[in-house]
Amino acid sequence: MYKIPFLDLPPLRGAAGTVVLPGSKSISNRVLLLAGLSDGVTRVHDLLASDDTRVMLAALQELGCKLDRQADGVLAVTGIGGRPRTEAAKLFLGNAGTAMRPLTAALALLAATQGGSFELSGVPRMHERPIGDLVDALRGLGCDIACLGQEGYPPLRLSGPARLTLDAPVRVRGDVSSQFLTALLLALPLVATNDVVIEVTGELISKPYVHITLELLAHFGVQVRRDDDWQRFVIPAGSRYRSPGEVHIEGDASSASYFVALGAIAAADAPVRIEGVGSASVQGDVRFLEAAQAMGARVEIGANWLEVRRGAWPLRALDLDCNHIPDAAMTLAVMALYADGPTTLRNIASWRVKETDRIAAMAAELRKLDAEVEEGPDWLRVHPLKAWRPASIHTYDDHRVAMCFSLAAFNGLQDDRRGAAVPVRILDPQCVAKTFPDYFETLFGVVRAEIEDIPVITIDGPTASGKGTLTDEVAKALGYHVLDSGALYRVTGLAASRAGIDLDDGEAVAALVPTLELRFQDGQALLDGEDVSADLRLEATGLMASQVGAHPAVRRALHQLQLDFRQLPGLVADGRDMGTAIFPAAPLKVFLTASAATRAERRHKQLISKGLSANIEGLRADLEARDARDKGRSASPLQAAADAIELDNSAQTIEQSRDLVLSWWRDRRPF
Ligand SMILES: Nc1ncnc2c1ncn2[C@@H]1O[C@H](COP(=O)(O)OP(=O)(O)OP(=O)(O)O)[C@@H](O)[C@H]1O
Ligand SMILES: Nc1ccn([C@@H]2O[C@H](COP(=O)(O)O)[C@@H](O)[C@H]2O)c(=O)n1
Repeated sequence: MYKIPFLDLPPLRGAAGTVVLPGSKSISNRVLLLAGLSDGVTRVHDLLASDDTRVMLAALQELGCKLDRQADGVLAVTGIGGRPRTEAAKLFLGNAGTAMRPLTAALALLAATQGGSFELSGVPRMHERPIGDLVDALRGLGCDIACLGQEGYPPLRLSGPARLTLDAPVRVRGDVSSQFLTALLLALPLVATNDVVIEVTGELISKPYVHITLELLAHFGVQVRRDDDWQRFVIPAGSRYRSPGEVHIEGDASSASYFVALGAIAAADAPVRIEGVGSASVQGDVRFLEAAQAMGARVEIGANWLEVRRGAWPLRALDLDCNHIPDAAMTLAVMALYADGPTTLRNIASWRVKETDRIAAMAAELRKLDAEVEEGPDWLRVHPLKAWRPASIHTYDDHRVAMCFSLAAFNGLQDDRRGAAVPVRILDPQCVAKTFPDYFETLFGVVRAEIEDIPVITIDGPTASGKGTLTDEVAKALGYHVLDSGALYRVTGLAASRAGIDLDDGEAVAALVPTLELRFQDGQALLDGEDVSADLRLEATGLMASQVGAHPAVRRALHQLQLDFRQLPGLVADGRDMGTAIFPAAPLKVFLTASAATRAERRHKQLISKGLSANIEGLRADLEARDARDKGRSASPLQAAADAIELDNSAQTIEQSRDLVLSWWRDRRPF
């Protein structure tokens, strides 16, 4: 996950490959609650690991459920059989509507029948999301619920005992959020001593989500009867949750929508394959496929997979009632930018009470790209874009805003009608943790950019000037990859010396390079499977590197290997010739220096801190000798590129140099 303030997406040009979806959020949290309320152990396969499931798991644990992460990755949940092990708990539920609503219903009923006091709270936005209709329905049954802030909103205190009246129908509004009905359906089996009837007032929205609830209840042994127009539901007397033992969570259909869109927009040659949802899926958001197909996507569908490629291009504009796909429909708003006319999304009033006011948020952010957008209380109209502006997209702590705006980076695909390709900046990218923590990594696995669109920052300079340290810091701040080119020369020197090759024989050393079995993994350098990280850092290895690095043949042999590090979303490259020979067109080149005395001192401290003995004068002599050789060689000598910015960090902290480089980078970005 990118835990950084912003992530810049370079212009993207194509997509192909396979994506394995994370588990569905809606199914994961329903299954966890049902498993937690059942007797016995439920083994949950492919559970979504995200913020929303984490808060649900923490709440269940607090109530007495046992959670056991097993070796095969399966989570074994030992339920409480409808009897919380505690009479009082304060549960923090973040911004997870799928935890707040059903736990409110379940704990209100359990407090009423068994006594207790439970407080449920969340992040500030959760306290702005209405829950009054559910509270009213539960109070109508006799539950004791106090709204601790504003009436009708969390935080809530649920207290008991209280006398429940279950013989009259429970009435709940269905036209604001279907989660209120879902909450009652999931909770009322706990107290169904007689048939319990739920009557929905207002037309029920998001029926597919209620369908998921009914399917899962059936899986846990509760057969709810419903009438044909989804207005009346009966929970039979004596209903009891029975753990099915094993439950498999299907992939998240809403998350699939971004990759379906990706296929429709950018898979011009090979398809994007999406594993985890398909024709057997119970989630309503699989119907996003119909909308994508109407816009031009070519889709092949299997029971548990999809393959999507571009059909019509530009996409076809759409006028659609999105009531059945409220979450996935946000993706259509960004696809609309690539369409042949204005796209209108209707019946999306529920967007206003989600993680943020999604109608307002989508309109505001689309306009930043320069799109013409119209909005109403429950609709949004998006006109296609001709010339895109680079934009910094605010994400409102809303995972879906972040994910669907990543699709705006495909502006580079367009034909002549539209302007030049521009990058897109996603602010607070880690908000995707709510449902898809690895979203951007997954995206980068299946998209393609022109190599020159992938940004590179080069940091060259003499030995021990702090290049590696600065490179790591800058890369961490931007979410970029790191190329430690010195490590490649060090490995080459080490391997050659181990193989008994004369380090002055450039051709022989160069011939060794293609045979090297080298991997960089979790901070380790593995040569033929052996961790050689410690050997690489020895000063003696640095000298061998300097010796082999003087041969043009060795430099040529290592050239492509270094270019291959240029991957999405960007690269910071550290070395001697990054800015002069390897990435001569890099938009930011830094030449980092520090006085020889400072560098020797730093290296001395570095070695001592690793428990290695060192002599400061000796170190200084070594590094000056190495610098002299690096500067004096004919092939790619150590020197500042003509357009590099020189930075002497002798008197600077690491943070100061990092911030300076980041400020130079900011000046070069179009946002
Ligand atoms: N202002 C600073 N900037 C960077 N590094 C610093 C700074 N102050 C102290 N250091 C320390 O200097 C030491 C040497 O830094 P580093 O290993 O990054 O240098 P390098 O240029 O990559 O060296 P080499 O050329 O041998 O690979 C590190 O221990 C680092 O923490
Ligand atoms: N781009 C580069 C990087 C390194 N070298 C040579 O390798 C030696 C070790 O580099 P470190 O950065 O790990 O200290 C260095 O002294 C150079 O001789 C190079 O030539 N080009």
